[in-house]
Amino acid sequence: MKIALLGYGRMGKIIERVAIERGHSISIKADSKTTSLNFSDTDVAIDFSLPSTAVSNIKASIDAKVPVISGTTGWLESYEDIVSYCNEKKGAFLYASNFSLGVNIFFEVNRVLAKLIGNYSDYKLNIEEIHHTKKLDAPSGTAISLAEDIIQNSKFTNWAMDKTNADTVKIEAKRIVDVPGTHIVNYDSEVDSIEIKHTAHNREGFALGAVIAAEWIANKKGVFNMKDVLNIG
Ligand SMILES: NC(=O)c1ccc[n+]([C@@H]2O[C@H](COP(=O)([O-])OP(=O)(O)OC[C@H]3O[C@@H](n4cnc5c(N)ncnc54)[C@H](O)[C@@H]3O)[C@@H](O)[C@H]2O)c1
Ligand SMILES: O=C(O)C1=N[C@H](C(=O)O)CCC1
Repeated sequence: MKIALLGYGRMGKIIERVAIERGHSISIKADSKTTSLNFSDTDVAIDFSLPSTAVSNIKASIDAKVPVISGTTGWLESYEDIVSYCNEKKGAFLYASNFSLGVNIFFEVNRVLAKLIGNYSDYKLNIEEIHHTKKLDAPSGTAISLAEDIIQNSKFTNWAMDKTNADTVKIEAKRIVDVPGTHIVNYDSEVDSIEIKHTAHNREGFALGAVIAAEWIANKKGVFNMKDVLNIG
């Protein structure tokens, strides 16, 4: 497959290596200096850019009839707009806040735990995410996915970075040099605590998941997520 890398930073460079190892080639390496995108020799696009550039990259790919996956976080206020755009244009689009297999299994465990404990008022709930200091958005996209899954499976009705009431999932974001990504979901009561934690040791898992998702979407039409790709849950 010929892959357009829309974003050639920390993630784009690792995705390039993983994609080549899996027999693909790179048709575009777009970064902040890129002024236009020519998709004529591209089978699939992978967007890992900036919160401010993801929407235009995704729309440009859909306009060019190139299936596109995006791992960029921090642009989700436009997600429904992109879903409509993709459906209207009969394109193919997949967003994942986290492409790693481990985190997608962690999402499943989080949903089960929310169903089991999320309606007991004895337990206070806290999500903590830790990332490197260069990260532009907070909270992380993964923490938002965890919170939204808890909201769908428990008494919690919303999430916020400052806890406002008992129905709010509180998310704490910490920034520490070089941390690739750690997420902790903690339920705490007077008598005990239950905690689940995912720690990324490096960015390889995100990159491999993104390339697998790009291979999967290449000949499809529609709007998808990682549950479709991994067939879990
Ligand atoms: N979903 C996941 O699994 C996952 C994993 C890691 C990172 N991320 C997210 O991916 C994004 C990128 O992360 P990163 O660590 O590679 O960041 P980075 O800052 O290292 O890279 C971003 C790149 O985008 C480029 N860019 C700027 N304007 C652009 C444009 N108009 N078109 C294309 N590229 C442009 C920049 O030049 C830079 O090279 C972030 O939003 C991050 O949160 C997601
Ligand atoms: O390095 C980042 O930035 C990461 N972003 C994603 C998020 O916001 O959840 C995934 C983990 C790494």
